[in-house]
Amino acid sequence: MSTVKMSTQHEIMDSSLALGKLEINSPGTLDISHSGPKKGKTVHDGPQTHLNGCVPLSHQVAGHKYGVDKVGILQHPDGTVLKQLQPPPRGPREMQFYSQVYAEDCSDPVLLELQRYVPKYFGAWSSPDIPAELYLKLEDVTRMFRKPCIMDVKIGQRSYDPFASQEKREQQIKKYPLMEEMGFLVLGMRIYKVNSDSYETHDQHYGRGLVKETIKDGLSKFFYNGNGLRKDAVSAGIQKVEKILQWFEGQRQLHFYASSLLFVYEGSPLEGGPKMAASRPLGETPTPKARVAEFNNNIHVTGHVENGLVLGPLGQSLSGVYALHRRGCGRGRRGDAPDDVRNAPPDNGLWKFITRNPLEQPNGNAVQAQLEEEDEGRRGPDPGGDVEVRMIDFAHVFPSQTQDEGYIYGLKNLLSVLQKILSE
Ligand SMILES: O=P(O)(O)O[C@@H]1[C@@H](OP(=O)(O)O)[C@H](OP(=O)(O)O)[C@H](O)[C@H](OP(=O)(O)O)[C@H]1OP(=O)(O)O
Ligand SMILES: Nc1ncnc2c1ncn2[C@@H]1O[C@H](COP(=O)(O)OP(=O)(O)O)[C@@H](O)[C@H]1O
Ligand SMILES: [Mg+2]
Repeated sequence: MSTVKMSTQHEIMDSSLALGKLEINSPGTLDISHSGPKKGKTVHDGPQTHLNGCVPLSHQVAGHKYGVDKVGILQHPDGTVLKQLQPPPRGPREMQFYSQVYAEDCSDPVLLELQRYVPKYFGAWSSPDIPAELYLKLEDVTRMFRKPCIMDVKIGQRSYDPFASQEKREQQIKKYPLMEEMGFLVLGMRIYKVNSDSYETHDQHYGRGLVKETIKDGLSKFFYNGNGLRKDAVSAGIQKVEKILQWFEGQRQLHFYASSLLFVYEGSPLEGGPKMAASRPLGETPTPKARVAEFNNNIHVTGHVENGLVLGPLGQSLSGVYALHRRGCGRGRRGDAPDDVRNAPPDNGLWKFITRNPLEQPNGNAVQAQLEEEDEGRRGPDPGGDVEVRMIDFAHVFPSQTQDEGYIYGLKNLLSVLQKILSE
């Protein structure tokens, strides 16, 4: 466990952005030294020189980290999250997932409902300095919270997909042999402690140490704020997970592997007023120069629908997406053709590529309007209003014709543990 006195870090970073202190292309304005390179990892070369005002996501609790791994997550000055595309086939597959779920002409009720449970997607993004390095531009699920308490929980009985190599399967099973029995794994969390005005954090090793006998107490740590157990947050979280479970029980077209639920609840004891803190960066308009520069570098890819399928512009197949992506992934981990590329399923036409027209989101301004509109809509009475539970991480999502039993099993077990916490 690590306890970091960082109650103001979020605000400092946010207000720096809000005040425009982080100059575009200005070296030395970003300090990512807190991340520190992990053994065997490579520090990203000079993010401060080409991030176009973006910074490593300060409140990331799991996954690949910018400046530590070769891919990672950034925050855009407009408050959105930028997830760097992983090497093929994972990154392109995740992009296709979002593109399909948010296709403008999507009329599939299953996908339309799914939009409620995943972050909003604003298309592909790249910095003017490295146009071939692609990012997914996503809603920051934590943006409405003053002191966001965040937990990433991987769901499913298997964290490798059906096309994974034997080596990958073994690697995954070794990481958490209990995955099959538990159906979920805590990847990371951070909790705001009201008594000490600090965040407590736990990384992936904490979750891997949890067994059947300790999982209830291990999970309940997320809901202890230093003064007591936040049963209101547990209860609201249960309601949200139940909705996601209902969606899974009603759909037979997608299977999710190594995908997570991101839990967020409000850690701040303050009550009243809009939840959106003034210090959050959303709402800031970048300089006109930045706007033009970035506008020109949003990846504008259009598509059309034929026989109910969204058809893509890049050679109409995954290979086109991979080709585009490879140009930006020369530094991809473990080379450009990992085992799961060789074992990848054929491009059966179900996964095609489209992103939104960037004209709708020049430099995030329309993004901001859209998010604010949605926030207005959410301010009505909502019993789970101070809690978000969203599905994230879609690098291993595949078409299917059956229920996703492994994910459903994980959700049910997670719900039963949450219920036990509630009845403590
Ligand atoms: O590259 P790494 O070392 O971050 O490994 C990732 C793992 O992170 P970890 O070793 O736990 O820090 C990561 O493990 P966790 O989910 O964090 O337990 C995944 O196994 C990831 O594979 P994929 O992207 O889901 O196919 C792994 O990605 P690949 O290495 O397989 O690309
Ligand atoms: N839309 C989002 N809003 C807020 N935080 C996010 C969002 N997407 C990812 N994160 C943060 O980044 C972490 C890793 O994201 P994920 O998509 O799982 O990346 P990876 O593929 O590297 O595992 C999450 O645990 C969470 O802390
Ligand atoms: Mg993840």
